[in-house]
Amino acid sequence: MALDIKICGLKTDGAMAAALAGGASHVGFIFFAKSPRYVEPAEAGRLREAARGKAKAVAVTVDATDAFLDEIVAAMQPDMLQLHGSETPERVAEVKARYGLPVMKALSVSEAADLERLKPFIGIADHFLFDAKPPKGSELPGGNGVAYDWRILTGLDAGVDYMLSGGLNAANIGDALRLANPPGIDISSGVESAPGVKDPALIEQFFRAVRAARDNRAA
Ligand SMILES: O=C(O)c1ccccc1N[C@@H]1O[C@H](COP(=O)(O)O)[C@@H](O)[C@H]1O
Repeated sequence: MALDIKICGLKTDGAMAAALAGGASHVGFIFFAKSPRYVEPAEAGRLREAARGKAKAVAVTVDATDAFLDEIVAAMQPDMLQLHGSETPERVAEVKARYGLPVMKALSVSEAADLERLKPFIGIADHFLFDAKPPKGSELPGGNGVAYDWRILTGLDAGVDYMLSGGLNAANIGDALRLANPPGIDISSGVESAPGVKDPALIEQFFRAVRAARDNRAA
């Protein structure tokens, strides 16, 4: 089974090149002003050109207004919108209809009961992303480098298309793949040398770890 791999929070040509060289299926841009990974829509539009025909460009937003989404969509023509705030199923449907783009709804989880929150979005969101709950005091709804018990995801119906995210890195990706067998994975701070600073060497190391874990499972 193919594994979707999203490298999120890209801000530089070097990080984009490393993500594409490693075989990323998705590259993400953060449009949340408080994030150290924030990128201006026009700059994301420039960076995403390298990904055309190679990886899907994902615009990550948090309870964004129509005006901000209009600006992002016009500036970078994303292939997908990731809604990472407290968007309701109605808001997800509205955004899908307005832009005609696939939507990935992010949900924060820590225990199996949290997966219930998925139900009202079924048939509305195209994809899901299960991220950790932000630690107390964090201003970021995602990108906190916090992991959770990935085994809870084995309780999902087989038809749910999702990415596992939250605290992934080269050292733990093998466990995440073995324990949850997700259709996709999404990483941000685990391939950074400092908050918001992507390290091409860490990106390369992450892809190597993914390949090694998959080869081990196939053997
Ligand atoms: O990365 C951010 O700063 C961010 C800000 C606002 C919403 C989402 C954000 N990131 C998302 O969180 C996941 C997990 O990050 P991490 O690997 O635990 O650092 C990331 O891939 C983004 O999709």
